[in-house]
Amino acid sequence: MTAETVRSSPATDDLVATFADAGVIGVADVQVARRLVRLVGGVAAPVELLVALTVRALRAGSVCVDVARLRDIPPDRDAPDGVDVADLPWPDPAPLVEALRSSPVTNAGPGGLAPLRLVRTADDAVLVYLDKYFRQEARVREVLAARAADPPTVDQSAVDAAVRALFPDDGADEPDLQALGARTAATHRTTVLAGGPGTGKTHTVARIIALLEGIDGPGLRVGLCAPTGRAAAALQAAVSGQADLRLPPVRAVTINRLLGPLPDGRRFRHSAAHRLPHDVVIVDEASMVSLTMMFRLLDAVRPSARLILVGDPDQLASVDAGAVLADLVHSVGSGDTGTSGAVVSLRRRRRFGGRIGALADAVRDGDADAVVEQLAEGRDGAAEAEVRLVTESDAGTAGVLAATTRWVRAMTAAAHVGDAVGALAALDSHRVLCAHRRGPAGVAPWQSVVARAAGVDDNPARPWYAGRPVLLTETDRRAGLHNGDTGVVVTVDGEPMVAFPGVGPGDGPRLVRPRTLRGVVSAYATTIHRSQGSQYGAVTVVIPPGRSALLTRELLYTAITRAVDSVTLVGAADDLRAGVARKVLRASGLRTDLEVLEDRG
Ligand SMILES: Nc1ncnc2c1ncn2[C@@H]1O[C@H](COP(=O)(O)OP(=O)(O)OP(=O)(O)O)[C@@H](O)[C@H]1O
Repeated sequence: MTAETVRSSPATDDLVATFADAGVIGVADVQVARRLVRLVGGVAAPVELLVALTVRALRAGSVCVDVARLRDIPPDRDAPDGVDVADLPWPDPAPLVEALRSSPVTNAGPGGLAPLRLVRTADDAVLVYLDKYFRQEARVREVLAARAADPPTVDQSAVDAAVRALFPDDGADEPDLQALGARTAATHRTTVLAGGPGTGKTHTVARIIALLEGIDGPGLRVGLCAPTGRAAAALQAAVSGQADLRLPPVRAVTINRLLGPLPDGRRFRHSAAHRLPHDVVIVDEASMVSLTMMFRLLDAVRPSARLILVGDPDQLASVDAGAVLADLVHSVGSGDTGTSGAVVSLRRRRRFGGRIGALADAVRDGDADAVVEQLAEGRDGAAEAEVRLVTESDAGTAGVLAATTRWVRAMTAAAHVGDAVGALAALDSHRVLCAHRRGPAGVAPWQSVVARAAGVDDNPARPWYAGRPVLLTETDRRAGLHNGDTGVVVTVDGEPMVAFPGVGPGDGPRLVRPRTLRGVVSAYATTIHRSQGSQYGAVTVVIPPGRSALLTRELLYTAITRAVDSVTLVGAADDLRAGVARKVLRASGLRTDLEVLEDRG
C-alpha cells in the first residue's frame, strides 16, 4: 500500500494520512492503528494519530510514547523533499490528554478491551502504552520489587572472605568494583553488572559463579544465557576459558532456549506456573534483551534464585521494544540498591588503549566537541593514529583503502595455503562497519569498494574463492553456527571450505563445506548492528552523509568500542556531530513511578 492508498481508504482521516505522507509513520503503523480504532468504534482524529504514533514508536524500540515528545519519535523514513515535519499539525499535549482520558481507546465499554493505557509519571510526563506492553512493564516492576524486598540470607563474613580470595588486592588505588559486584551478587536477589567492553564483566561473572558455589555448596544449578546464539557461544567460551577457577561445566544457551519454547512457537515451558530449576541465572549482553523477553524471563526465574544481568547500558538496545537494562541502571544508579535490585558499574577499561576509550566516553556523554578534539590528532589520515577522522573526499580515503586492502590480502594469502588459523586471525584484525545497509554510505557500496580496491572480483556467481570473508544470515543450530557468525573461505586440499572460529577455548577452527551453509553474504563491510558483541583489531566506521536519522550516539558508541587497536571514522565532522547529538529515544515507564490516568469505570 502506498501513501496514495492510505489517503484514499474510506476510513482515512486526513491527519493520519498527512503524517504518513511526511514519512513520520509507516503504512504498517497506519494499518495497525486503524484496526485498533475500528475495534473501539472510531475516535477523534488526533487520538487516531496518537494510536498510529504509539505503534510507530514501538517499532522504533519504545514501549510507550510521551505525549509531550511526539516529535522525538524516530520517523519511519526520511521526509519527502520540500516537507518539513516540524510544520506538520502536531496535536497539542493538553487537549490530546483530555481527549484520550474519555476516549474509548482508553475506556472500553463493559467487558471490552481498551487497547491503550494512559499514565502520569512521577515527573509529570504523560505516557501512552499499548495495553500488552503496559502489563508486561508492570509485571517486570512487580517481580523486581518483590525480589528486592526479600534479600537472601548469607553469612556476611564468609562472603567477604571468599570475595577477598577471589579478588586479590591488585594494588590499585580505586575501590575494587569487581569485588563489589561479586559481593552484591551474593547478597541480592537481582544484580545488574554494568560496564563497557573490556571492563572485566566476564572475569567477574566467572568469579561470581565460583563465589556462589562456595557459599551454597557444590551442586549449584547455574543457568547461563544470552539473547542471541552468537552471544551465548561467546559467553560459553569466555567462562570456560577461566581455567584457574575450576568451575563446574556450564553450558550457555539463548534465553529462548533456557525458557524452552513450546511447539506453538508462542509459549514457553518455563513460566510462573513452571519455574526454571536454577539457583542462579546469569544473563550476558542484557542490553539486547527486550521488554517482552525480560518479562518472560522474570516470570520464570524462581523467586529464591539469584538473577545477574550483565551488559553495557550504553550500547545499542534490543531490536524489539524496550531497554530494560538501561532503565534499571538509570533508575538505581551505580553502587546503589533500589526497589528493583542493585547496580554495580565497572569503569576501568582493561582491554584497549586510552584514546579509543576517551573517544568512546565522549560519544557516550554526547560531547561532540570532545569527540572532534579526540579525533584532531589523527586528522588528514595520520595513518598510525589510534583514532582518526578522514573525510571521504580527501587523500585520507586512499589511506583507508590501503588499510582495507592489506586486510583483504592477509586473509587471501592465508586462505590460499589452507591456513585457517591465519585467515581467521586476519579476518578479525580489521572490519569495515556501516550505519546503513543501503545508500551511498551503506554496506552494499562499501562491499564493492573494499573488494575492488584489493583487486578482488566478489562475484556472486563464483562465491567460494579463497580469502572471501563471509557472514551468516541464518542459524544452523545442529552445525553450531549462528546468524551473525563470520568466517573465511580457505582452500584445503584443493577444495574450498569455510573456516569459522572454534567454540571452546583452545579449539581449532571449524571447517564447513560451502554447500551445507545457508544464508551467506560477503563481509567486506557489515552493519554496526552485526558487530555487536565482537571485537576487532582495527575498525573503519563509515559515517553516512546528510544527517541520517539512523546514525545515533548508541550506534557510534557501539562501533567505536568494537576496536582494540585503532578506529578510523570516514565522513564529515558535521555529520559525526549530528550523530553524537542524536540519542535514541527509548521511552518506558520503568525509570519512574506511574499513576493511572484513564477515567476507567
Ligand atoms: N581483575 C582482573 N585482573 C586481571 N585481569 C583482568 C581482571 N579483570 C579482567 N581482566 C582481563 O581483562 C580483559 C577484559 O576482561 P573481560 O573479558 O572480563 O571484560 P568484559 O567486560 O567481559 O569484556 P567484553 O564484554 O567486551 O567481552 C580480559 O583479558 C581479562 O582476563
